[in-house]
Amino acid sequence: MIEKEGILFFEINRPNIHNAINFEVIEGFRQLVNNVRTNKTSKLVVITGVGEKSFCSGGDLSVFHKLKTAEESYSMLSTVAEVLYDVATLEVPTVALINGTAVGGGCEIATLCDYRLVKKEAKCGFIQGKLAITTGWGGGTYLFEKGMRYDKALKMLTEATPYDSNELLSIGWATDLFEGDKLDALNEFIAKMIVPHSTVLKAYKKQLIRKWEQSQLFERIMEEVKECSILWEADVHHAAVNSFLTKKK
Ligand SMILES: CC[C@H](C(=O)O)C(=O)SCCNC(=O)CCNC(=O)[C@H](O)C(C)(C)COP(=O)(O)OP(=O)(O)OC[C@H]1O[C@@H](n2cnc3c(N)ncnc32)[C@H](O)[C@@H]1OP(=O)(O)O
Repeated sequence: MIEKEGILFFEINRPNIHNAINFEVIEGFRQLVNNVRTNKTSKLVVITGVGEKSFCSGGDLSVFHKLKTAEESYSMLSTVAEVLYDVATLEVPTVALINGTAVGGGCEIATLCDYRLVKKEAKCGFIQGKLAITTGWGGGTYLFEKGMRYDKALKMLTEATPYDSNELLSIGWATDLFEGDKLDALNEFIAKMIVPHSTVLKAYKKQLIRKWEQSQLFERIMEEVKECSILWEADVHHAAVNSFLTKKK
């Protein structure tokens, strides 16, 4: 995590497995939240993936497949969902700088951010359905908060397949698309946004957070987590994960 001129960068750094999320990465998100809350110097938070291939491929199945029961999965899902809620409700705007594939929980993390800058070649989707579960870190609940047409949001969740960048822009999920260097794209995107004082950015973010608090967003996310944990326990989910992990072996 590095901060430069008020912009705090958080990189998901597991490129050999498409930046899949394990508890170490979640601890990194926890540190990000603590950093923003205590240092008060950040104007913007940017989340991106290391490498050219993936932003994030969601939960690390080689770790999380060991969770078998609803109770075991609920413990992980709720822990991650709570940390990610703290990221979503940071007092400054958040940008998902999508450098590549964002699927599963990776698409959930991109969705909870305030902005999504998507690389032309990137594909993003809630592929959890292919594993016979729903989103489990709040991603479905955040999606319905993003002002997309309801039918487009539901279609994205239930098709459970990665969309290309043009489709992501046309349905209103992507804020903007970029080609070439992601940092150039970020600088261009925020050039007009970073006002001299971050007080204005924080005041606008507060309006959004107030709406989420009044509409009990966190409670609704925890309902999503509970329902995902119930589906997690089913044999069909474990079979789908095993077939992914044993493919090509
Ligand atoms: C935990 C719950 C959470 C939630 O929503 O609540 C979730 O995120 S559930 C969804 C979990 N994520 C996935 O199911 C995505 C799995 N990965 C893929 O679909 C593909 O790997 C993809 C599209 C990201 C890239 O495909 P590509 O063909 O380019 O690469 P490979 O599939 O050959 O992957 C290379 C290498 O990485 C391993 N890998 C990739 N993603 C994960 C992952 N999420 N967890 C663990 N390992 C992953 C893959 O197994 C390959 O390993 P290798 O030993 O080289 O065969």
